[in-house]
Amino acid sequence: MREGRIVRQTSGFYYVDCGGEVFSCRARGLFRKEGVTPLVGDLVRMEETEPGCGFVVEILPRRNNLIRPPVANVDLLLLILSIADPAPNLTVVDKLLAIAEYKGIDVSIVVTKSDLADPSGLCRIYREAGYPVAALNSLSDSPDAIREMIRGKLCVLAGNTGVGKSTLLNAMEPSLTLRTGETSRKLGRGRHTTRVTELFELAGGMIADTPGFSALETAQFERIRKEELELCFREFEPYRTGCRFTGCSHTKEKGCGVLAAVERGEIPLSRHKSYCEMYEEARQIKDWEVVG
Ligand SMILES: Nc1nc2c(ncn2[C@@H]2O[C@H](COP(=O)(O)OP(=O)(O)OP(=O)(O)O)[C@@H](O)[C@H]2O)c(=O)[nH]1
Ligand SMILES: [Zn+2]
Repeated sequence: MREGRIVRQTSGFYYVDCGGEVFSCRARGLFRKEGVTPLVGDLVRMEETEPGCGFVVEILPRRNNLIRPPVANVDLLLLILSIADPAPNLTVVDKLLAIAEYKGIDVSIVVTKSDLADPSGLCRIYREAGYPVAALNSLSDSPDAIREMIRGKLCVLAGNTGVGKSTLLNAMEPSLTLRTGETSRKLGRGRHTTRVTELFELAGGMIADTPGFSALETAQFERIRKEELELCFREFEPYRTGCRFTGCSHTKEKGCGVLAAVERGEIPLSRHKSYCEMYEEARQIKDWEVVG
């Protein structure tokens, strides 16, 4: 029996890295019966049945997992958005941030295309909320600040098409884009083909490359109960205990501490708007739809 991490998953096969030696494995039927699927990022026990091949027999406890992209034990969600071309969709950004809070995953934000428009207003919103933010022109600036964000962590990259993910990866490690490009071409990016999820080593950390997942899709597939939503907006913390009514939803109540902070400009309007939108969506959710 050996322990390792699943670094790649493709149609029924799991590639388990045990200290640099990679085994191609199938999963024990047991998992199917229990309704669990091994995920890329999982730490597992495996049994070698013939040289280089075997079975995943046990999934070690997960710290967290995302549904789309399907990755477990995520240390960092690296959220990439561009200040222009395409313009950032703050509702999607705030949804992803809330989901990450809910699951206990750290987030760092990278704002690309800083040569096309001034990113300082956008950066301020998220820095003041408590997130690390880096802005750059990926075509000419050094990506060292991004390397620092990734170091030692298992990262999932989230960002919509055209924000400059490949450009950024290419700036950090040219050979990586080459490989991801090959994967995407083979599978037909964006089409409904079987998706390969794979971990790549980068900057002393690991990046999950998940072609075809948009930030919006990631946001849509996760659910948060409305009672827990206020905990997922970091900057509400000092205000949400100052509400007149217990069980205040912070959307329209009189004497709401959060609303008062929004009025005073201490909580950005865009963040509160995203909160209200998510709260309204959460009111429609049935308990059985909430996962994890
Ligand atoms: N001006 C400017 N252009 C950039 C920057 N970063 C990327 N681009 C350009 O934006 C376009 C899209 O970049 P990509 O790296 O392909 O974007 P992507 O996020 O990988 O897009 P998908 O592959 O569709 O997911 C390309 O034409 C890049 O040259 C930047 O910082 N400044
Ligand atoms: Zn309130």
